[in-house]
Amino acid sequence: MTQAEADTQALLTVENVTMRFGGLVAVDSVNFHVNPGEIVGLIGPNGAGKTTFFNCLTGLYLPTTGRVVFDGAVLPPKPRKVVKAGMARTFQNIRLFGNMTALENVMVGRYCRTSSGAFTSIIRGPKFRREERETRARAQELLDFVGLSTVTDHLARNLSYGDQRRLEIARALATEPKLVLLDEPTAGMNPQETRQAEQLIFKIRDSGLAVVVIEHDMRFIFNLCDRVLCLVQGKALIEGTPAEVQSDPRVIEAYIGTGPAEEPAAATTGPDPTGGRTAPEPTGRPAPDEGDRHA
Ligand SMILES: Nc1ncnc2c1ncn2[C@@H]1O[C@H](COP(=O)(O)OP(=O)(O)OP(=O)(O)O)[C@@H](O)[C@H]1O
Repeated sequence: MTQAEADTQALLTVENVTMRFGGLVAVDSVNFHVNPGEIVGLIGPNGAGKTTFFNCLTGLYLPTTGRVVFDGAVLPPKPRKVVKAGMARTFQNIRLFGNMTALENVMVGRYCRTSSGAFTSIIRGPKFRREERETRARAQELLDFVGLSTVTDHLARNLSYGDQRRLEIARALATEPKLVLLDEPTAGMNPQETRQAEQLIFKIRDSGLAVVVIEHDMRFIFNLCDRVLCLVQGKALIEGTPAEVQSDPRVIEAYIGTGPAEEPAAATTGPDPTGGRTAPEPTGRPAPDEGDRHA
């Protein structure tokens, strides 16, 4: 497929997006697109600009230059409008309402699609009650979909880490998105939870949605994605199929910091350019929620 063909059918098109923080260029002239029904991975070493890029897509940041076109319209830099347009996301740091049940957390996600205003809600009229019933039923369906049907009434804060991540995904799905952006969905998960997360993402794609995933776990990304974009110091280093990206010496160098001449054989033939390990923990990494701190 040519780039022009890809662009015409794209659900999301990012044109030349740059995000500066003072003198720091966190995202540097990035072009990117996502087609309907695709799973696209976004990788890069710590501090590469991945979360900042997500924040530019989802209206948390207004890019310094460039534009984001979603479903044929330029997106306004307002998270609520972006959600309404059909793009939902999860965050690197879990952001659930801990003292609400799993079901209530998902219902919250659904309210952007209901139309009862403050007055109808206070008097709890028939329209409000009908919408509330539908919201509850849909939230229950989504909990079943992500595999959380047995913890519907549990407080979010009492769920296991893996379940909290799945609950976040269910809440994102409750907004009825066409595209879901997942920021490190397997961070802190054990191998079994990671496999379940992979199956869930395939299931989301099979339900007709497009998915963009930031991850440091290279095996996970290369198994999962149709296409992968690697950012390094804010710039798009390479975009291609998992096979193309994982065998590119520049990707290996960006992660491991060794020249291709010293390191290529084992790394390029295996499934993982990091030789089986996830990206090294950063030095000078921002505080855990720093990437999202304007959220
Ligand atoms: N609000 C902000 N103000 C100033 N600098 C920021 C801000 N957000 C991010 N940065 C900087 O922008 C750069 C990119 O950060 P970002 O969090 O997007 O990288 P990342 O690829 O998501 O990293 P990680 O994999 O560690 O989450 C970093 O140098 C970071 O310190």
